Amino acid sequence: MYIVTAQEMYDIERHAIGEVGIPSVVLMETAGRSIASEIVPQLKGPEQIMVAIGAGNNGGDGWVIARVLLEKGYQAIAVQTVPDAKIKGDALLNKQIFEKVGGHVEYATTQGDFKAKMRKADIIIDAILGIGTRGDVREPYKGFINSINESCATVISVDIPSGIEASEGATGKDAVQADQTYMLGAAKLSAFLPKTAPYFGEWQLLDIGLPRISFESRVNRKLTTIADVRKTLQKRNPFAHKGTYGKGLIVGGSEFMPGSVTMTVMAALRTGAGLCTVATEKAAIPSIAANCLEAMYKDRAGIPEMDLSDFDGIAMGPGMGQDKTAGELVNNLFRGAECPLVIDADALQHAKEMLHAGVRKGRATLLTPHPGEMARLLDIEIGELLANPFSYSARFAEQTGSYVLLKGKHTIVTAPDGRQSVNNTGNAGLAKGGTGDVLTGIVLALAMQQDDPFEALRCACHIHGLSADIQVESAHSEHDLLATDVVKGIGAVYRKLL
Ligand SMILES: NC(=O)C1=CN([C@@H]2O[C@H](COP(=O)(O)OP(=O)(O)OC[C@H]3O[C@@H](n4cnc5c(N)ncnc54)[C@H](OP(=O)(O)O)[C@@H]3O)[C@@H](O)[C@H]2O)[C@@H](O)CC1
Ligand SMILES: [K+]
Repeated sequence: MYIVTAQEMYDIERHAIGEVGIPSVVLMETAGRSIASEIVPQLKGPEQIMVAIGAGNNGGDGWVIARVLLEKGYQAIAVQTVPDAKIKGDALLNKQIFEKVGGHVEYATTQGDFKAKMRKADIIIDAILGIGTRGDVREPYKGFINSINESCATVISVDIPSGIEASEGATGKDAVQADQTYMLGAAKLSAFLPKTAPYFGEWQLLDIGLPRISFESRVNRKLTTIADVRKTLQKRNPFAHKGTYGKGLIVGGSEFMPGSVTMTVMAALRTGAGLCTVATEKAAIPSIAANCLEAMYKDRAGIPEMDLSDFDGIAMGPGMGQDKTAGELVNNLFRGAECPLVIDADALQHAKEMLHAGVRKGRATLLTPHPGEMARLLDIEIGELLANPFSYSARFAEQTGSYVLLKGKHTIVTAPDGRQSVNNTGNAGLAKGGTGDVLTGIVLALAMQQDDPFEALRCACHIHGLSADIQVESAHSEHDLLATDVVKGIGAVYRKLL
């Protein structure tokens, strides 16, 4: 599933129409028909359906929906919210077809009119504004949108809730609060931004016949699916030995924070790593070892003398602390490790200057910040980051040559070459201490088993979220889920994947 900005969607559409030769009116017909086919099974028959129609092609889809519903015998009323002169092209053609098959057009150009038309509606189909929306919503649309939000009717938005821009930076001010949104052709980026995602309600992507070739080279952002994860999973070789799937080093934990690194190492082992060594403060080793019998342990003071080429992957950060010694260790590993290096938690801040200086360019460097950590790496406010997480991640990944996993409800993974993917597994149960440490372990294990760090990161967050989802569906709830449950759930994820 592709995720697009408005500009990317227009480029894709232009290619499909101009280069491939699909008539634009066919796309509009498919769009309207596919939405109507989704709505019909939800109808019982007597509902009053109001299709609120704006000037652009979003309104054009609305005319098709109104016609299809009318033809099927439902009580669909088309309410045009703009003067006749504003309706042009394919939208005008579909308005004319609607009228020719017996459809009656009602007009509402003031909020008062609109409210009056809306009064009897059980369902409002919102085809007022689509991806052509720019900036703050103007009157009279603002008033229409507020009226829709005050009504008790079920609201179904066409392509995007009216008032929301498809791209980053959208405020969500004066936007339709949809119960359901049917996105057309590709998912819109604002459906994955914290401020605007809630307006989409339940959403679904509908195929409108845009060919694959029109997407290629025009968009490099996708949602990770379980099929993507399956495709990248390696079959375990029956002749494998414990060195085959990676010897990992995990640097972190401390006397008063032994739990974090314990969860990291357990998660790495559960995700298939062959051998793991934990390097931590000497005083922390007994408590960590008591909870993870399968790992080996080293005093972190010995890291400068270690031969790092013994390892296929190194993760550092969880529970490491922000003291000077931790900083020196990060410096040492950051410069010395040739293998993939996963940097999390406290280690991120220690690595900040070296990242900006591009010290590891050309060597796989995987970062797993939460928004607060990412904002500190970028020296910006969290709010600014959360309004534009895709572009900040892309710029940072490109400038530093690192792979970035920005945690969130919709975790975003970015490669230095600009590829991005969004994850939507996981639930509110993950908002608890320790779950990030678990993710670091999964990332380390996959970074040692897959050649492409981008694939490793996007599979890791999918597996992490899926584990939480399976746990919440079976043994736990979003309230009681613990990070250690997420580690335990990895087994169920693999049984589902394999
Ligand atoms: N992609 C595809 O392949 C396909 C796409 N399709 C559909 O086309 C839709 C995109 O159509 P589109 O380009 O005509 O834009 P759309 O949003 O309907 O209208 C723009 C209108 O909004 C207005 N306006 C703008 N900002 C405003 C503001 N702040 N406040 C108030 N008004 C504002 C602007 O007014 P103006 O500034 O011109 O006065 C203009 O009249 C897309 O979402 C999908 O549904 C399908 O048909 C099938 C194929
Ligand atoms: K809309």
